Amino acid sequence: MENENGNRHEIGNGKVDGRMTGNGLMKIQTNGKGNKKNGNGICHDDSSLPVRAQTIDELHSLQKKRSAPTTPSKGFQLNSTFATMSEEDRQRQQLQSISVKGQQQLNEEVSTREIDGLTTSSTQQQDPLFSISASLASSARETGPKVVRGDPSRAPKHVPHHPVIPTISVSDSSLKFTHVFYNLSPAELYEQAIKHEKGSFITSTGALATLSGAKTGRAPRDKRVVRDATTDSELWWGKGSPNIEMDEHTFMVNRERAVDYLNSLDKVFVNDQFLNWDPENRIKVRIVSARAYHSLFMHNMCIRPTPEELENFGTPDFTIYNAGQFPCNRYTHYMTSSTSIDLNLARREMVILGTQYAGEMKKGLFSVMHYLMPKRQILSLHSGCNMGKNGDVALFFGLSGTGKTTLSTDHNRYLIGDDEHCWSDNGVSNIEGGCYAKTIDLSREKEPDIWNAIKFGTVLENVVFDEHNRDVDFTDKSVTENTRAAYPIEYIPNAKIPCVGPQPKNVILLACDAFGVLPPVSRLNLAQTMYHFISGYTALVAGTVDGVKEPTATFSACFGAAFIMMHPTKYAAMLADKMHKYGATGWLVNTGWSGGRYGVGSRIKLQYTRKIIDAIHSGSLLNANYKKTEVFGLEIPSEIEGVPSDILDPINAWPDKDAYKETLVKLGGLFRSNFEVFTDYQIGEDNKLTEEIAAAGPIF
Ligand SMILES: Nc1ncnc2c1ncn2[C@@H]1O[C@H](COP(=O)(O)OP(=O)(O)OP(=O)(O)O)[C@@H](O)[C@H]1O
Ligand SMILES: O=C([O-])CC(=O)C(=O)O
Ligand SMILES: [Ca+2]
Ligand SMILES: [Mn+2]
Repeated sequence: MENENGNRHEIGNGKVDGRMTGNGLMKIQTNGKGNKKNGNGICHDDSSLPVRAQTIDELHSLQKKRSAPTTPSKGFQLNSTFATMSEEDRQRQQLQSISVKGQQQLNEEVSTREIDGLTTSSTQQQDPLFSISASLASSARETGPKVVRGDPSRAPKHVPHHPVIPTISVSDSSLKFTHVFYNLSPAELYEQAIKHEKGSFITSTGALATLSGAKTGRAPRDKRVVRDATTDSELWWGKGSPNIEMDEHTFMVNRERAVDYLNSLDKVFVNDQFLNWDPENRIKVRIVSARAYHSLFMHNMCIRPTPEELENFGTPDFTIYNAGQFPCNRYTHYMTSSTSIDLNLARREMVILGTQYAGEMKKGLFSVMHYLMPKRQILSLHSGCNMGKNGDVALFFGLSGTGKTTLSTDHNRYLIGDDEHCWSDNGVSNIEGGCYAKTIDLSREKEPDIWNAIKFGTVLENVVFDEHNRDVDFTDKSVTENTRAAYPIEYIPNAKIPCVGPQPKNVILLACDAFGVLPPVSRLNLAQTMYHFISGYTALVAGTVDGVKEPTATFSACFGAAFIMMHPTKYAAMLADKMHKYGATGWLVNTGWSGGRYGVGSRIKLQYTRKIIDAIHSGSLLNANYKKTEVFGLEIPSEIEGVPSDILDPINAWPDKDAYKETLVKLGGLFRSNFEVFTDYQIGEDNKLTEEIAAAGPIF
């Protein structure tokens, strides 16, 4: 049965169904039941959407749509259609169509770098395999499995360099070899994915299309953080916090489960990479995973080491064990579904069980940065960032789908990064080495740079393509609405590499307001900027089926409550301090509705939002004529070049003025009740700023 989170709970011989099951087990409750909304109409950030299929075969059949009837059907003429044929049958037939000789050649060509003479040339410390073996060690055994580099389909020619010393106390599993694919190239990862991972295909522009399985978004309710003596006092716990606690022992139980699963495989993928382009604050990460899809995703999203950097990589600062195909054991303490994403800051490790959505790795590491960086007086931010020709830097904050990637990718400016940044006294630095763009309804005309980045090397998640010519249909939501492209940042022509920049001049807060009452742009004073930063508002439309749905307000502190580790006011105080120190201007930009709420009005044209952003960058908007709006007290300009003036004040765009006022007050109420929990906290050195921030909210 699906619970409200869309998670499936499977146990032993049956499925958990209703209150009691055949074998007398209680239905598992996920924490925060009735997740979507709580009575006050506020829902909390959760990008996880239910997958639109009942079975794995159905999911796979969604991915490909049949060619137009005119397309000649090449290959096998079958009574069953391509889409309804099981993937296994299809592959069997494909294999039969390749001659035996051709198949042998294919096997020969698979490029794996088998290690020759590694034992003689490296000391154990420098040998990444030695270090990987230690990483994969069970908590009960001193050493890990016997790891060998290379493809298990090719038998090792040499005696393994870690000689097997048989003892009767070891189990079979520790006598087994695990082959390690260490920092493979995209081409090698393509081959692995296509050969071994169902649902992997090359699209007509050369991207690798993959399926992330049952989960097509993050599962924030399944995230756990180890609460020990240190984290107990350092982190934010309790109501509203994304840190749901677990104890050290339970973490080790899950770690063992993940490590045993990975060791049971013939091969694992290991990526050694970096986070943060600021050389003084670079973090070394290792990702151990079971899928080429995951390895290529992280290859694109993290910073790629040079061969020299890899040679001297040493011990990672943080390790992820991604055993996402394997569920957690729901009899384990703290588990509320078959998915668990577990963070242990003391051990510097993360374990993933029961979800293959690759964004968990990206955002899991982001959480780690939200812990490590503030300790160094560096502010970590869920924001995009770009820089003009004159060196003016802008940050773009916003929740998922509000436009960080779309608006920071600007043909006239240098892209520093699209999603995760650090702000220090040296300026800004991107945490990542790639971008993760939403691709639903992507168009070449509106977003040419993202469109062109979808080429060889790019991972395309959960998109639907033509079964024959492999053209992607970006409008197709059959698998999910959260279709994504992950590509290295250098695929954007004007990426700024290294991805660092000077102190920001503009701080742009993005909200996709499906209520349609926030102005397309307003200039904020520092207190208002802090108020909206702490509120972290957006309103998306839940569900796309069955006609018009109510917009749902989402408040996510710091525009990323799912990733922060300490209390939001810590980050807010740092932001206020930095904006004040470097004289940055705050702006609120509504990338959502105008002229009425969702269903009545329409989404503000991207073309207009771009003009608004241009006017912010150029400085011209700073000198416009402003007036103050009712309720939110926002300063709005009377005109902007290239934007129809009648949309700038939202009341003018609404035909029904009473409906506008009613909706405005309703939204104001939602802001007010959300902010209540923050009014008791002091932000900054004295109470002055705290009072100003509290007063910067809606008044009605
Ligand atoms: N006026 C507009 N401004 C910005 N984006 C718009 C606008 N109208 C439509 N869009 C669409 O909204 C989406 C914005 O998504 P985007 O990928 O930029 O989100 P994001 O903020 O980067 O989220 P995430 O953190 O999940 O990556 C894009 O698909 C874009 O085409
Ligand atoms: O993390 C993800 O899955 C996508 C993303 O960028 C976000 O939700 O902010
Ligand atoms: Ca993005
Ligand atoms: Mn994001």
